[in-house]
Amino acid sequence: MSDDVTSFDRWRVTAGAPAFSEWLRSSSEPDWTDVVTHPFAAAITRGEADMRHYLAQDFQFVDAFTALLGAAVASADSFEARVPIGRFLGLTVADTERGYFHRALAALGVNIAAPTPEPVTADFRALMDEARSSADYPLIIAVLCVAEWTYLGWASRAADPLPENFVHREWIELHEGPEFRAWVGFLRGELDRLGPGLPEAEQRRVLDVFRRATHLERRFFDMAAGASGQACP
Ligand SMILES: Cc1ncc(C[n+]2csc(CCO)c2C)c(N)n1
Repeated sequence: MSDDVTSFDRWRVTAGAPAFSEWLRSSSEPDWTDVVTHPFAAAITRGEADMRHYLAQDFQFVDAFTALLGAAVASADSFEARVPIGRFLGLTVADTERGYFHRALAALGVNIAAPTPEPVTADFRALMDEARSSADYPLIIAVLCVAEWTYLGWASRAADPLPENFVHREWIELHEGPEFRAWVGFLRGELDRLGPGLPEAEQRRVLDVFRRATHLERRFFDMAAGASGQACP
């Protein structure tokens, strides 16, 4: 992590209601705002985005993401923490989301077999694999939290009525609504529960992973929008 970022201990005395997850998020600007306001995400909310390349690449993202959820179940520090993660893995990702991918890719005429990963897809998978093999619960939760919280961010901006095409509409609905909000609240709560007690070097590792994941989210939407996916200022 670069030195231009304030440490959590210095930041918290300036904040009204200091929350570790808010320190992570605000230290990940401007990428964070670029993700939740990304033109490709906005085009999804209007029902105008070409979803073929994006969803084919995202299906590969979701595979590594599911493995990371399994690592979170294995590395959590209590039974009570394992339960919501295991439930989300089983009920949402392995069921609702998998069903959506199969129907959407079929409707779009996209082969479900894995296409060549774009550089950003490979980089994102590498970050998730790095977090998974660390078996370090706060690091794992940091990557999961970025993936879920940024998606809640852009999907909450969708205005009624949602697009008619199910490919856009259901993709928005998957990342919005009370259950998804509660899931993001749980992930943030885990970072808020564990982050403040970590040694500063560990806090910086968590922030480093959080910022890298946020940057990858931005590159992922850039790739989907037709940019190189390699741009990394
Ligand atoms: C690049 C990328 N980043 C985040 C997500 C969000 N996401 C991944 S799995 C999952 C759980 C079920 O909805 C959610 C929200 C995504 N799909 N693609």
